[in-house]
Formats: sequence, C-alpha cells, structure tokens
Amino acid sequence: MSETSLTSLLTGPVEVVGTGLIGTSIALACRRAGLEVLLTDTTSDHVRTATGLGAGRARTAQDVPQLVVVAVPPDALGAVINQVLDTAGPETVVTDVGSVKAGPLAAVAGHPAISRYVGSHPMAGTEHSGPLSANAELFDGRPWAIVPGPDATSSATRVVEALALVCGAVPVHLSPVEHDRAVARTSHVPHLMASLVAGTLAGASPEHLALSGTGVRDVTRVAGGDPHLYSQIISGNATAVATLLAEVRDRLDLALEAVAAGDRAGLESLLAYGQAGTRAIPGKHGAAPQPMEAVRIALPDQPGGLARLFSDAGDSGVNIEDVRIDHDPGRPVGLVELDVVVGRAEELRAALESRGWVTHR
Ligand SMILES: NC(=O)c1ccc[n+]([C@@H]2O[C@H](COP(=O)([O-])OP(=O)(O)OC[C@H]3O[C@@H](n4cnc5c(N)ncnc54)[C@H](O)[C@@H]3O)[C@@H](O)[C@H]2O)c1
Ligand SMILES: O=C(O)C(=O)C[C@]1(C(=O)O)C=C[C@@H](O)C=C1
Repeated sequence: MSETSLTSLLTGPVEVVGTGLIGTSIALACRRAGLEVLLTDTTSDHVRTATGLGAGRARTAQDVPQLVVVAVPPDALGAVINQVLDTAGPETVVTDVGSVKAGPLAAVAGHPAISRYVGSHPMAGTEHSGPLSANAELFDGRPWAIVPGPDATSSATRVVEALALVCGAVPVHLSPVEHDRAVARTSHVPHLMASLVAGTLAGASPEHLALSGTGVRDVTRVAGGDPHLYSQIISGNATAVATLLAEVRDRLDLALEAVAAGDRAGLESLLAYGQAGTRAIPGKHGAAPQPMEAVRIALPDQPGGLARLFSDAGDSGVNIEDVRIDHDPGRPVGLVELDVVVGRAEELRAALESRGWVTHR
C-alpha cells in the first residue's frame, strides 16, 4: 500500500490518553494534519494546557474515536489499555506508545477486543516531561516501531502505521520480542550509561564543571530525563537490559586494565570498537549513516542573533543536519556548531564569513 493511501486510512477522531510530552506531541502532529483530536488525562491541568497549545479538545462521553493512543507512564499502561478496550466503540483501534512492548501486550492477553490493539513506540523524545515540552515536529523523520501482537488484525495495524506517517515518522515493523531487545541496545542501556557518567559530575567542584564543553553535554543529555519514568522503562525490559549490561561491564573491565597498564594498543582497540558503533547508527529517515562535519561560529549574546545566523545559513543553500549551542563561561558570546554533510562545510563557512560571522576551524 502506498504511503498516501495508508495515511488516508486515519480519518479521526484520534483520542490521546495521557497529555504529557509524547501524548501532546502526537496530538499536535495530528492537528497539523487536520485531524480532530480528543484529549484525556487524570491531571485535568494537563488537558487544559494541551488544549491551550492547540492540541485538541477535552473528550466528552458522546465522542467515538477511530483510534485511541495511550501515552501514560509504563506502570499505568496495562490498566489504561484494558479500560479503553472495555469502553471504546466496537470499531475503535487502540495503540500505546510505551517504551517497552512485552508488558502492555501481556496485560491485554485474553481481552475479547485484543484484535483491535496494536502496540507502537515512537523513537523520539526529549529529557523533559509534560505538555509544555511538546512539539508537533518531534517525530519528523524518526523511526516509529509498529509492534502488533499475534492477535492483531492487519486493518488495525494499518491504522497505527497511518498514525506514525501522519506524525511524520518512519514506521518500522517488529515483533514485541525483537522490539524489546532492540531498544535495550538503542535506548535503555545508553540511558543508563549516560546516567552513570553524569553521576560523576554531581557534586563536582564549580571550577571543574566550568570546563564542560560539548562532549560531556552530548554524552549526558538524556540523563536529564525523569528518573521515575526511566526506572519504570528499564525495569520493564530487565532481561534484555541485564544481558547487554554484562557485555558493557566486561568491556569496562578491559578499559580499566588497559588504562592502568598503559596498554595503548588495548585502549585503541576499545576506542575503535566504539567508533564502529557510532558509525553503525543509521542517518535520518533510516538512510545509511552520512559522515558529518561541524562548522563552529561565534554568536554574540544579543537578541535576534540566532535567528540572523539561521537565516544566513539558510541563504547559503547548505542543509543544516544538526545544531548545538554552547555558552562561553564568563564571556558575552556563545558557540554554535552547525553539522553539515562532509564536503559542504567550507561552502557554509565562506558564506557565513562573507556576511560578517566569525567562524572557528
Ligand atoms: N519521554 C520520552 O522520550 C518517550 C519517548 C517515547 C515513548 N515514551 C513513552 O511514552 C509514555 C509517556 O511518556 P511521557 O514522556 O510523555 O511522560 P509524561 O510524564 O510527560 O506524560 C505522562 C502523562 O500521563 C498522564 N497520566 C498518568 N497516569 C494516567 C492515567 N492512568 N490515565 C490518564 N493519564 C495518565 C500524566 O498526568 C501525564 O500527563 C511512557 O509510557 C513512555 O515510556 C516516552
Ligand atoms: O531524545 C531523547 O531524549 C530520548 O531519550 C528519546 C528516547 C530514546 O532513547 O531515543 C527515549 C525513550 C523512548 O522510549 C524513546 C526515545
């Protein structure tokens, strides 16, 4: 089925249960596509905030959604999905966006409407929670796992795939077991590692922390996520996470030995293995990874500076793949790094310098 005909299967209304970061972002993306969106949350303030952001309206008892998206914390997923399957219309399809798929699927086992439940998981987020952090573009170009259990109908699966497409994501079909093994590697263990590294910064002296550059920020960003949420996610995928953690522990032991013994060759081989891992990560839209180059620009701390920089970079015709912004402690200037595909950096540098920007090599 073509992408356009799949997308047209989602006609709405779409109900979002749990109007936090992910639920409200999905609601906003559905509104962007012109769909009617109904909102439900146990915290009525979150529904009010999401409504104020233009994500939809509060659901009423008369509404009959075509699709219900359950976006509540992992520990609440099973009960909420069952409740939705109990009460939704006879044709309503139900999905959830939980980060682990085994738990929700086990929770609906034996439900008479199980054929209308299809688990899913958008692989996008931020380290923030709640509706105020939501944005309609969150899923653009990102993978979205479509994870039907053995009882799901293909028509229900297609509706959930249409949701991923409407939200701008790239659907990836996986079984629940494969999904949970995959996210242990691509999300849960990376999150734990980021937290362990970030923990070495807590309580460090301000003089040491003043030397925080982009490296430590890149490695630790996700550790800023809500510990209450991530402890639910990681313990919900305990077996797959523990297997990988044991592998990492073995390599950590090798790193300790190599560092202590001054074993340069051993260290280089560990670092090369890590480099191969970063190069294995696919590019946007699931494309082959593309090597990037950073263009570094000094940004005076003045209103409108960033907007002017983006506008000048846009005029250069070079596509910006990623952006990082860092503040230079003690100076009224920031450092912006614009990632572009290898081979285009010089062109962007020249275009920016010709407009008065100071770039760094
Ligand atoms: N944060 C991420 O990066 C990310 C990415 C993909 C998937 N997920 C998954 O999405 C789900 C939501 O995560 P989030 O980051 O949006 O969390 P969040 O805390 O921002 O939002 C959760 C929302 O659910 C509401 N809620 C809690 N219990 C409820 C219930 N019983 N009924 C109705 N509403 C209820 C809360 O009030 C809150 O508004 C989780 O299952 C998580 O695993 C998170
Ligand atoms: O970008 C982030 O902040 C995220 O951590 C998002 C992320 C991920 O690990 O990629 C986190 C958990 C989700 O289940 C899916 C996406």
